[in-house]
Amino acid sequence: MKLNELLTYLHEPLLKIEEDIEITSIEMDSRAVKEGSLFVCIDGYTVDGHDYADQAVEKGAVVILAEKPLQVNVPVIIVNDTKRAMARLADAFYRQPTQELHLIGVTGTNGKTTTTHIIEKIMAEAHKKTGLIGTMYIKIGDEQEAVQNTTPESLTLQKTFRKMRDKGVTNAMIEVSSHALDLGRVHGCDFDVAVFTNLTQDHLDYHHTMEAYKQAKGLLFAQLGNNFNVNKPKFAVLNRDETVCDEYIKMTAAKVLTYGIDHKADVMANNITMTSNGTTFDLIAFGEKRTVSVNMAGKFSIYNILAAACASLASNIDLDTIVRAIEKLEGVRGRFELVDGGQDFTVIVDYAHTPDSLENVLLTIKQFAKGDIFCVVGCGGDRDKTKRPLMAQIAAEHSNEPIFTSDNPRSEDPGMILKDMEAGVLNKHYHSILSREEAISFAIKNAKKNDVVLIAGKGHETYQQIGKEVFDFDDREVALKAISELNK
Ligand SMILES: CC(=O)N[C@H]1[C@@H](OP(=O)(O)OP(=O)(O)OC[C@H]2O[C@@H](n3ccc(=O)[nH]c3=O)[C@H](O)[C@@H]2O)O[C@H](CO)[C@@H](O)[C@@H]1O[C@H](C)C(=O)N[C@@H](C)C(=O)N[C@H](CCC(=O)O)C(=O)O
Ligand SMILES: Nc1ncnc2c1ncn2[C@@H]1O[C@H](COP(=O)(O)OP(=O)(O)OP(=O)(O)O)[C@@H](O)[C@H]1O
Ligand SMILES: N[C@H](CCC[C@H](N)C(=O)O)C(=O)O
Ligand SMILES: [Mg+2]
Repeated sequence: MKLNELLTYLHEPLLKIEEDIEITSIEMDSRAVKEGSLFVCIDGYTVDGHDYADQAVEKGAVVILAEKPLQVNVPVIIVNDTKRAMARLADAFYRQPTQELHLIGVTGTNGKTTTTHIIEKIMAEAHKKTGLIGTMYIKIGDEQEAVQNTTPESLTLQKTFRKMRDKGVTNAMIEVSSHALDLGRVHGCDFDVAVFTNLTQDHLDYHHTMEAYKQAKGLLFAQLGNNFNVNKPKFAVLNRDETVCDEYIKMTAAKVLTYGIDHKADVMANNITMTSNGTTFDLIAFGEKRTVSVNMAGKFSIYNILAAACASLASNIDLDTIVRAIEKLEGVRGRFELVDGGQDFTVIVDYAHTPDSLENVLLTIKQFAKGDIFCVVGCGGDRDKTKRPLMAQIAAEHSNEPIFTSDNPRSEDPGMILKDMEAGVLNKHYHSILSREEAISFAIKNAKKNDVVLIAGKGHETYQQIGKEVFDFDDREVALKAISELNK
C-alpha cells in the first residue's frame, strides 16, 4: 500500500510526505522489520521503541512513525500517540477487516473467555463460520494459534481479522481486556456488539484505582459506533445486576440490551435449580420463555450464558437456536473442569484468579459438597498485590483446608507472595506449601470420600513461570498423577 494513502486514515491535518513510498508491512518490533516496512516506535513499559529506530532503518524500514523527532535518514512522521495511530494504520493496511465481520467484543473482570466460547457455540449452531480471539488462543474454525496476551496488540489483531475473512469467517468474538482498551489495542475495531460481564477487583497494579479500571472498561461502550461503518446497528449488552450498569448506559450512544437475574432485564433467568449434572432455569428473553438445562454449575455460569444469549439475540440469532446451543455446552477447558482419575472424591481445576471468582466458585462448591472442601490456591507475581490477602481470606472462609501455594511467581520471590497471602488470614487454619506440585499432592492425599478438592488459578495453563523460566505444568496432569499414586 502507498504511504500517502495509508496516512489519510490518520486524519492528521497538514500531514504530508513528498515522496510516495510503497509500504510492505507495518512493524512495532525492530527485529521483525523487513525491506519496505513502516516502523512504529512505542514507548513501552520495559524499553522505548524510539531507541530502536536506527536498527529498524538498518533492517530496511522506509518510514518511521514516532512521538518525537529522530535523527534517521528516512522520513519520520510524528503523532501524539503512536499506539493509537498504529491501530488506525493497521486497520487500513489490512483493508478494514472488521467492517466485513460481525464483531462481538466482551469485557469484564471475569467470564470473558467463557462468554466468548458460549457465543462461539451459538454462532456455530446457527451455521456461522466463527473466529475467536482471547486468553486461550486465536481460533479460526478448528485451527488454533498461541497468543501472549488476552487481547493482542493492534497489528496482530487486524492481521488476524483479515486472515479470518480470507478463510470465510463471518462472525468473530474477542475478549477485550481493560489493558487493551487503555492502551488502544482495539482502537480501529468496528464492534457490532459490546458485552459487559462484571466489574470486581483485579489489575490494580496497572490501573491503580477501581475508578480508573471502571473507566477503562467503559471505553468499549463509549467508543461503540464511533468508528467507520455507521450503517451497521450497534448494541451494548450490559449486566443489569452490576451497579456500574447505569453508568455504562450513559456512556454509550448504542442501543442497550440488558440481562440479569436479580433485577428486571431484557433477558433473564428465573427458577434456577441446581441438578446433579448441572442447572435448570427459565430463560426469558423479551417476554418469551424457554426452560433450559445446562451442563454448567453456579450462578456465575448463568450470567455468562445470559450474556452470550443476549449478545446472540442482538446479532439476529433466533431464540430456539440459542437454546439448542446452550443445552449442548460442555464447559470451557480449565473452567470448573472435573478431573476424574477414578477417585472417590471430586477434583475441580478452575481459572479463578481474582477474589470474586474464587468466592463464586467456592460458594458454588459449597452448594453440593457432601464432605470437606480443600482449596489449593496461589497468586501470580508481577500482578495486583492487593488481591493476595483477599483471595487467601476467601479460601480460608469458604474451605475447610485452604492450601496456599505458588501460581506463576514470575519475577517475584514466591515466598514473599505467600507471606502477602498469609497476611489475610491471621488466626485461621491454613497450610502453606511453596511447591504447587506438592500442594496439589497434599490435598489429594488427604482428601477423603465425598470431599472436594478445588485447584484454583491456572485453569487451562500448561506452564508455570518462575523467574524468567517457563516450566511445563498442568494442574490437571499433576492432579491425575497424584490420584494414580494414591493406591500405590
Ligand atoms: C503492560 C503491557 O501490557 N505490556 C505489553 C507491552 O509490553 P512492553 O510495554 O513491556 O513492551 P516493551 O518490551 O517495553 O517494548 C516497547 C516497544 O519496543 C519494541 N522493541 C523492543 C525490543 C527491540 O529489540 N526492538 C523493539 O522494537 C517492542 O516491540 C515494543 O513495540 O507490549 C507487549 C507487546 O504487545 C505485550 O505483550 C505486553 O504485555 C505483557 C506481556 C503483559 O503481561 N501484559 C498484561 C499486563 C496484559 O496486557 N494483560 C491483559 C489482560 C489479561 C486479562 O485479564 O485477561 C491482556 O490483554 O493480556
Ligand atoms: N460471570 C462470572 N462472574 C464471576 N466469576 C466468574 C464468571 N465467569 C467465570 N468466573 C470465574 O472466573 C474464572 C475465569 O473465567 P474466564 O476465564 O471466563 O474469565 P476471563 O474474564 O476470561 O479471565 P481473564 O481476565 O483471565 O481473561 C473462572 O474459572 C471462574 O472461576
Ligand atoms: N489474565 C490474567 C491471568 C492470571 C492467571 C494467573 N494464573 C496468573 O498468572 O496470575 C493476568 O494476566 O493477570
Ligand atoms: Mg480470558
